[in-house]
Amino acid sequence: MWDELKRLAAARERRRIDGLFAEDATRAQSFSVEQDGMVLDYSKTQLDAEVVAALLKVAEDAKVGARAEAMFAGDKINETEGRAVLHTALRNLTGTPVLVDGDDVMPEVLGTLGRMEELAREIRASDVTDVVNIGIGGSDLGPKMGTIALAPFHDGPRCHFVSNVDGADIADTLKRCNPATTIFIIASKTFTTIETMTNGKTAWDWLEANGQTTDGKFIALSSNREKAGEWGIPESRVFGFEDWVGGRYSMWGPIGLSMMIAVGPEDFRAFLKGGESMDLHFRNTPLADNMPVMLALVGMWHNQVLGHGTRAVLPYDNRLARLPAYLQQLEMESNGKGVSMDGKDLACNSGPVVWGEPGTNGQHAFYQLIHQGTRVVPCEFLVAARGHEPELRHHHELLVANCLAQSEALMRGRDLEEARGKVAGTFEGDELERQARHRVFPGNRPSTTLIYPQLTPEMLGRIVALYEHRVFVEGVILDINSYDQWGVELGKELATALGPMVSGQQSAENKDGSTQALLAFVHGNAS
Ligand SMILES: O=P(O)(O)OC[C@H]1O[C@](O)(CO)[C@@H](O)[C@@H]1O
Repeated sequence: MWDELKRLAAARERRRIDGLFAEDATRAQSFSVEQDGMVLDYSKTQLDAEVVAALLKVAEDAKVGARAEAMFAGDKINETEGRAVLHTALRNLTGTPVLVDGDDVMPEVLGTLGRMEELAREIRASDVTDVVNIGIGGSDLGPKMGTIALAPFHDGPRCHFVSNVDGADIADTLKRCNPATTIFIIASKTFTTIETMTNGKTAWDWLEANGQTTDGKFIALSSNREKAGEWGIPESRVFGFEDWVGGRYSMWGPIGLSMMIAVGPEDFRAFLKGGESMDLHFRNTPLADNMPVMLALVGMWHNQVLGHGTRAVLPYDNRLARLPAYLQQLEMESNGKGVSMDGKDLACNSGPVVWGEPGTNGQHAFYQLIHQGTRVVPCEFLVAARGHEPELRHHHELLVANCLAQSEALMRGRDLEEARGKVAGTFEGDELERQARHRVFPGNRPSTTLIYPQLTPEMLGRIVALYEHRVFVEGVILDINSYDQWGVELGKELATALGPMVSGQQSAENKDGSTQALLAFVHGNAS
């Protein structure tokens, strides 16, 4: 299926994207999709009608629509783990029945949401000053990213997020908390993750060491109610979810509790509503006008067809600072797979390396490479039409100007003639030529821009769900399982085995020479 697309790509190799605008000034209208006031503009890419048609055919042949319906219907599309994939049920606010093995899961989902809201209200009305969410991966990145994103709506207690097993993380956090007015949320789907269990125990010991009771100070968010109970958290403080919610898709349910406590149940519901509206768009919109589908197809054109192996996510929205990190797990843990559903080697690239930083900070760090480096990095800009600080409107105008300038600069570049003009008064002869060469920008570098009115809870829900469905579409086309993560297991197993060798209780004689040398260094410098 990629052959035809590669043929189309080869035929366009020398074509300039800015030339496409010269041919058709209304290109931005034809090569963009809208969802309820949010627009994805993909006109600053090499896509044209023929390429779009070929990409849509790939999506049709992969039966993206039917596969999406299978997901929403609770089919066990996570085949390697025999599980349904139903994070969408967590934001199904209408309560339309969703069946798993013949049982409607919605009463339980909405019941848990109601319990979370009750507890969040209670905590927000209490003297609790600090809430510490202890979790890692999907049990950290989502609520942390969302809480930062919704800072203008944050009117509850302070929220902290501890994830790393490095003692520095919890030590630095606890220094900022008052033991008498701090509560802890232990967020772990499995309730076995070593980092989270270790940090949880340290928090427990910290309360005791500071003369506090641990009663009522811990809340568990987990699929493993039994383990949470064994750990010492009473049932009334455990918020469960089922195995059909993947860790990296879980911020919509109990794992989002810290964010709900921060912004309040009403704004959390608005976030869910935003996700639900993107679900409806995804299910009911033809492929060509479907935002997650087009976002996925543009990405696949750049990665699987053109071979650009990375993608920069560049939010010109400082409160989305953690979005790239969140997307790294969502996209790379989901679609970083080497075999297809039937266990055969993938015949093309898996999902790309996703990275990024908020603009304008990134401009003063790595944009040099994006503009003049030898690798093409497709860029994904995000920007809001307005900020939350009307009195600082001039800041926002500068922010928007920078965002638009970057995508324009990437597209047009600067040719040698123009570069010569820049240095003409300062240099001459060979030196002028040499200096000018350094100021040439190849341009013709693709980018997309997601533009929306303002970053509200509802908008955040739409953006997160957009990316989730994009991952789904890409996974379907690649025919991989986007919902397992076997690739994280080997390292965990080896770390467990290495533990006693690091502490010196076990010999490392069976380890490779490098590992032995590194262990010897640790032993020689441990105290
Ligand atoms: O929520 P848990 O079970 O502690 O897992 C944390 C994270 O660990 C992973 O399993 C990867 O190791 C992620 O998929 C998950 O989000």
